[in-house]
Amino acid sequence: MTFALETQDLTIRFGGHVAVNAVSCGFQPGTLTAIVGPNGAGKTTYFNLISGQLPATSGRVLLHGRDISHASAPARSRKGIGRAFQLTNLFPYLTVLENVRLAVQSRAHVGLNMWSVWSSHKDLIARAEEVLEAVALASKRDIPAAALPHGDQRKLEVGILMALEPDVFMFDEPTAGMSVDEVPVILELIRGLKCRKDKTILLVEHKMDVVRELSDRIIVLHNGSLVADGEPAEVIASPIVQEAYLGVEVKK
Ligand SMILES: Nc1ncnc2c1ncn2[C@@H]1O[C@H](COP(=O)(O)OP(=O)(O)OP(=O)(O)O)[C@@H](O)[C@H]1O
Repeated sequence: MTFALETQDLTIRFGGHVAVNAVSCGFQPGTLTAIVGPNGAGKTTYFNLISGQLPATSGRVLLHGRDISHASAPARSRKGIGRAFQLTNLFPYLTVLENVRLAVQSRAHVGLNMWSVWSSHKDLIARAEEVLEAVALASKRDIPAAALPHGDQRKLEVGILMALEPDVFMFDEPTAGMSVDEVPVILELIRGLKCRKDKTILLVEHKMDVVRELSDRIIVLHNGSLVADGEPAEVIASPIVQEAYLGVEVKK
């Protein structure tokens, strides 16, 4: 079977510490997989290995069956791996609209051709406005990104990711730092991506209610190893998740 994304024996060592330990896992389009585990389990490091922020010590990352293990992070992004970075994707002094417009433009591959830029400028703006509607930022389109409150910056980051239209969406705690009334917008967007059926979505999330609501599958990392993988209800009921998230003491 060819997965949209697959890791094979993916491993990274920091000195003597194995932060991600031979993780083999395949991800199908149209599914949202939540990656959970206690603090320090290796979730963010696993994400970094997939998106290319860190080089693996051993193992492979495959995108649509092709080995991308040696591709740089920007190259992986161009190939279709999209990751919402905690606010580092934003151009702080550009307006909200310009931030999204640049992402739409990059997706349309018209960045260097002035004629196509002019001819399609209206389309780019129209698409950027559509994205801003979706992330509930239309009314703030002319504000510089740096002047937005934190929650709005997170929404903008998701908007930029949507504008790039990657095949694989990687969300690392997408609602962190958001107020209660902002969270539904993001959850609705992620739900919308799932409904498209062609996108592969990975979500690192500590909030179990969010995980329960959105995920089709949960994998659990513990000390860098994959220790559980399955249906949400079954994995949530497992001792490792009960202990890590619900404070239930599990006899070893
Ligand atoms: N660049 C690094 N150098 C050394 N050790 C690192 C590095 N990055 C991560 N680690 C270690 O790898 C382990 C896994 O960290 P990671 O941040 O991936 O965990 P996590 O599951 O994302 O945790 P959290 O839920 O707290 O964000 C930790 O012990 C961490 O200290």
